[in-house]
Parts: sequence; structure tokens; C-alpha cells
Amino acid sequence: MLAITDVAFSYPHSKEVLYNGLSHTFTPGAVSSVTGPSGCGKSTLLYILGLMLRPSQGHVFLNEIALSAAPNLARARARATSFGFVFQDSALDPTRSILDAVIEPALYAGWSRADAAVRARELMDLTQVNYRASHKPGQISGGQAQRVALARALVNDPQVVLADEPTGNLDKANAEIVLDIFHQQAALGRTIIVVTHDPFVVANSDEILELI
Ligand SMILES: Nc1ncnc2c1ncn2[C@@H]1O[C@H](COP(=O)(O)OP(=O)(O)OP(=O)(O)O)[C@@H](O)[C@H]1O
Repeated sequence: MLAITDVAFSYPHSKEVLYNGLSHTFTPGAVSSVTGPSGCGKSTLLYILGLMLRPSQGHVFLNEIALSAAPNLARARARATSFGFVFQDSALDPTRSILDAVIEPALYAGWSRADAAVRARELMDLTQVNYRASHKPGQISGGQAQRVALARALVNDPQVVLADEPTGNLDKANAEIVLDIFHQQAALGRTIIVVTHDPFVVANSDEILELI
């Protein structure tokens, strides 16, 4: 279970305080939307949840362990094994094949290449990009790249998926595919957290965390 208690955050050299004591528990098995006005700290919250930033105040708990206070190595290990990340700009390495891009996070999490490749192929089937496996990111469309990013985010069987505007650049058909996959993955017990401005995503979430 992923939870935050009494979290506040300020970037270094900034006087702006985000959240001011936010507490929330993200329900496993649910797709949660994080919404709110531009600049309220939605993306920053994903970085805090995903252990890329430490909160200035309060804690982030994963399975009741306060990872906000854990040493960097423990945080890096948890990030590699328990989280999957999807960003709006899928930012895939242009020099490597799509299959390699999907496999990579599982290798960081300690999987063998053979196991990672089997899992990657399953997910590329699910996200309908298997037929592009040997292509480079420059040779596929934006919608396909986002579905590759989704397969990549799921390859290490993460407990938590963190997605920042995953449908921001997608047409309705691709947005529906992504959202369907989020719900399928939530049904497996994963915690899916989506930062979004997209009313379609908000309307089709199980839970909404509105920041102000
Ligand atoms: N690296 C940084 N250093 C200093 N301030 C930052 C940094 N990144 C973001 N901020 C500021 O922190 C606040 C929250 O930013 P964040 O990107 O989390 O907001 P957001 O709600 O995701 O915005 P949007 O909806 O426009 O993407 C903003 O005021 C932003 O200008």
C-alpha cells in the first residue's frame, strides 16, 4: 500500500511550499487520478511518490515502510522493483530497439534477460506494439511510442504505476487503449496513479485526488 502523511515540499531556493501537510492513501487495485490547476504540484507529487524527490516534510510509505527516510540505495532498489513510470513524452532511447526499451527496467530490477524478454513480449502483445519490436523509437508513431512506454512501465511487475499525463498527446482511440490497460492492471492489484488534465481520464478513474 502506498501512502503519504503530512507531506509538504519546496524546491531548493524556492519559497513556494507545495501541499502544506497532505495525507492520502492510494488504494491498491484502483486507478487514481491526481488533478488540480497548473503549477499546484501534480508532477512533483509523482516524483515524491516515485522516490525521485524526498518530501521537505512528512513521509511516503510503501507497505508501511517509510521510504522517504530510507537511504538512497534502498530507495533506488525500491524504485527499480516496485514502481513503473510513464511520462507524457515517452523519451525512449532513439538508438535502441523497442524490445530493448521494454526489457531494460526488468534488467535493472534483477531479472534475467530471458525472463525479461518473455514478459516484454506479453506486454507488447497487450499494448499492441509487438509487430514493431525491432523498430527504433523514431520509426513509430506517438501513440505507439506511448504504448511502448506503458509496456516498459509494466515489465518489472510493479506494485505501483505512476503516469504523468499519459494521454496528453494521444487521440481518443489511443487514450482508450491506455485507460483500458490501466484498469486491467489495477484489477491485478496494482496501484495506478495518473496525473492528468484529461476529463476523459478523470471520469474513468476509480478515485480522484484533487490538489489545490
Ligand atoms: N526544478 C524546479 N525548481 C523549482 N521550482 C520548480 C521546479 N519544478 C517545478 N517547480 C515549480 O513547482 C511548482 C509545481 O510544479 P509541478 O510541475 O509539480 O506542477 P503541475 O501541477 O504538475 O503543473 P502542470 O499542470 O502545469 O504540469 C510550480 O510552481 C513550478 O514552477
